[in-house]
Amino acid sequence: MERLDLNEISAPTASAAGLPLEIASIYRNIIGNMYLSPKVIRFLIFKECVDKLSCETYRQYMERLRGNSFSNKEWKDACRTSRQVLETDRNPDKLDVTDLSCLLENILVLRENNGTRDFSEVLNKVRVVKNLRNEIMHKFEAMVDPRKFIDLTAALLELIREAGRFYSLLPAEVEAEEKVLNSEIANLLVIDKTSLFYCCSRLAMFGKQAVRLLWEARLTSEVLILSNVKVQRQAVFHALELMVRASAGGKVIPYTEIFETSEKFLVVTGVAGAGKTTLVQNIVLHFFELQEGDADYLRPISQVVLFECRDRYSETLSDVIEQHFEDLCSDFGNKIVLKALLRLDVLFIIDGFDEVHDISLKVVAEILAKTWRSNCRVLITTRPHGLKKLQPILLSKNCCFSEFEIMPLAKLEDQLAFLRRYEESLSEFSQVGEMARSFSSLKEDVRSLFTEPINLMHFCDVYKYMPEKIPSWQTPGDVARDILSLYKRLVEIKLLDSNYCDSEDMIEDLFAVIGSTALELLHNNIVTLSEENCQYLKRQCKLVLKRANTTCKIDPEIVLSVVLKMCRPLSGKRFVSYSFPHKTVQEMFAAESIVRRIQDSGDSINTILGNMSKKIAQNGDRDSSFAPLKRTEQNSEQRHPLQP
Ligand SMILES: Nc1ncnc2c1ncn2[C@@H]1O[C@H](COP(=O)(O)OP(=O)(O)OP(=O)(O)O)[C@@H](O)[C@H]1O
Repeated sequence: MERLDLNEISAPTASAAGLPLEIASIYRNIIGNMYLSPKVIRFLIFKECVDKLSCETYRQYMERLRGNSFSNKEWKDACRTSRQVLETDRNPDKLDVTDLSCLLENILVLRENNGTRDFSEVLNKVRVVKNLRNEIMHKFEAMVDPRKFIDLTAALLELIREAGRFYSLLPAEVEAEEKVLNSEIANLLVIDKTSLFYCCSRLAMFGKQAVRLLWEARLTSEVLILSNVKVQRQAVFHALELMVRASAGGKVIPYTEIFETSEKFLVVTGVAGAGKTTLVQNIVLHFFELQEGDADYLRPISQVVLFECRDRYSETLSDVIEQHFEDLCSDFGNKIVLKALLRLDVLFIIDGFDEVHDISLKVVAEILAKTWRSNCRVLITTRPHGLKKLQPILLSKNCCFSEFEIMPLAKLEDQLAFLRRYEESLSEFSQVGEMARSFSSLKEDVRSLFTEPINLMHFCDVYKYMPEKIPSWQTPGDVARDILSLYKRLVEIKLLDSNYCDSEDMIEDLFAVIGSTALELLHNNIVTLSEENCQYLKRQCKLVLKRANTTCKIDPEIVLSVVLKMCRPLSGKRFVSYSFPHKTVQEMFAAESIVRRIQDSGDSINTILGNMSKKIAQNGDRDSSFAPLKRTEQNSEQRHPLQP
C-alpha cells in the first residue's frame, strides 16, 4: 500500500479528529476502491494473461490475440478513457479499477472466439465492483456510508470465488486469496495516517469546502462592466449551446453535455466575449450545488481546481494546489496533496489559454503531464487563435481531446432572453421589458452585431447611460464608436462631480495615454497590471492633467477608476493587481490608439506594432513599464490605488 514519508505530514487537524466516523468510512471506502479492488481484479488479469510477454504493451498484446492491429477508431471504441494507459502500460500495477475492468473485458471477449468459455458471470461480478467504485467515488453520500464498504468487500470475495470457478483454481489458492483480503480488511479498522489514502480521505471530506471558500464569493456575483452594479451570476446566466467540432460533424449540444464525451480533455473555444470565462465560472458554482441535487452532469467530479492563464503569480501546479487547499497543504505538504488529488476524479479548469505566458504555460504543461493517465478531466477554454499553440502541446503530452465551440447568440429570441435576465436582475430598470424592446427595434444588420454576450452587455450599458444614441445606429461601426464614447461620458460624469467642466480635449488626451498603455500591454500579452504598472499609468495621466493647466485639482485616480478594476489575490500571500473591466475593453482602447496613430503618422498597423517590438527589444525589461509582475512585498492593507 502506498505510504507517505512520516516526515512529510504533521498531526491531523482538530476538525478531522472531530469527525472520526465519517473520515473512517471515507478512508475505508477509498482504500477499498483504490487498493483492494484493483488488487483483486489484477489477480484475475494475471490468470487471464499468462501468455503475455513482459515487453508487450496491453495494446500490442490484444493485437496479437486478435491477429491484427486495431484501427484508431476500433481502439477508441474498445477502450474509451482507458485507451491511452492500455496503449502504453506493460503491467497492471498502475491501472485502476476502470482500466483493469476495461482490460479484462476486452481480453475475455477477444479470447472467446470458439465460445467454449462462458465468462458472463466473471464479467458481471467485475461490473458490480466497478459500479460500486463509481457510486462511491462520485457520490459523497455513498462515500461516507459504511455499508458501502461492506458491500464492496462482499463483492470482492465473490469475485475471488468466481475466479476460482472460472480458472479452475485449487481450493487452497482461492482460500489463500480470501484470507489475504480478509486480513487487509481487518487492518483497515485502524486509520493509518501515513498512508496516501488518508490524505485522499481528508481531501474527499474537506476539499470541496476549501475550494468553495476560495471561489464562491468571487464567482457568485458579477459586477457589471460599467455600472458597478452587482447581479447574481446564476440568475443572469444564459445557458449557452456549444458545437461539437471535428468528427461529430457540427452537432449542437447544451453545454452540460460536454462531459459526456469519452475524452478526458475538453477544449472550449469562443471568440472574444463569447462567454468562456462565464461558462466555467458557472460550472464551478454548479459544482458547489451538487449535494443539493442540481447539476447532475458534474456527478463524476469529486474536486474542482480552477487555473486562470492570466495568473502571473503561480509558478507551479503546486502553487495552484496550495491556493485551493491551503489547510490540507499545511498538514500534508503540497506534493502529497497533489499526489492524492490525482487519485481522485478531479476536474482541472484552465481558463483563457490564449492569455498564456511563459510562467502560466509551465503550469498548464504540468497539469497536462500529470493528468493524462489519471481519472481527472481537464477543461480548457481559449479564443480560437489559441488553439494553434494548444493543439501541439496537447498532442505532445498524449492528451486526446474533444473540441467544442460556443455558438453565437444569433437568434433574436435568444438575444432578448439574454437581455431580459439582466433587466430583471437590475432593479434600476424600473420598467422591465423596455430594454429588450429597444433592442428589437434595431435594424437587422446592426442587431446581428450582438451575437456575443459581451456585446449584449455593452448594449445594456449604452441603454443605461446613452439611450438616445440607440435609434441613430445605422451601421455596426456606429455601435463600436458609441461604446468607446460611453467610457468617455463616464469619465466626464466623474470629472463633473469634481466640478471640472471644460473636459473634452483633456479626456481625449487621457484616453490617448490609456489607449497607448492598453496597446503596449496587449502587445506583451498582458491583461493584468501590477501596482507598479498602475502607478506608471497614473503618472502618465498626471502629466496630461498638468498640461491641461486646470484651475481645479484633479486626481488621475478618478479617471482610472472608470477604466480599471481591482483583482483581489487568491491568497493573502499574493498581491492586488488591476485589469481593464474586460479584455475586449482593453482591446477597444488599444484599437483606438492604433487608429489615432495611423491618422497622425500615416503608418500602417504593421509598422506601428513593429516599432513597438523594436523599442521593447532595445530597452529590454529595464525600461519597460510592463515587464511581468514583480514579486514585491505588499502592504497588508489592500487599498485600491485608483480609489481616492
Ligand atoms: N452565458 C452567459 N450568461 C450571461 N452573461 C454572460 C454569459 N456569458 C458571458 N456573459 C457576460 O458577458 C461578459 C463577457 O463574457 P466572458 O468574459 O465570459 O467572455 P470570454 O469568452 O471569456 O471573453 P474573452 O475571450 O475576451 O476573455 C461577462 O462578463 C458576462 O457579463
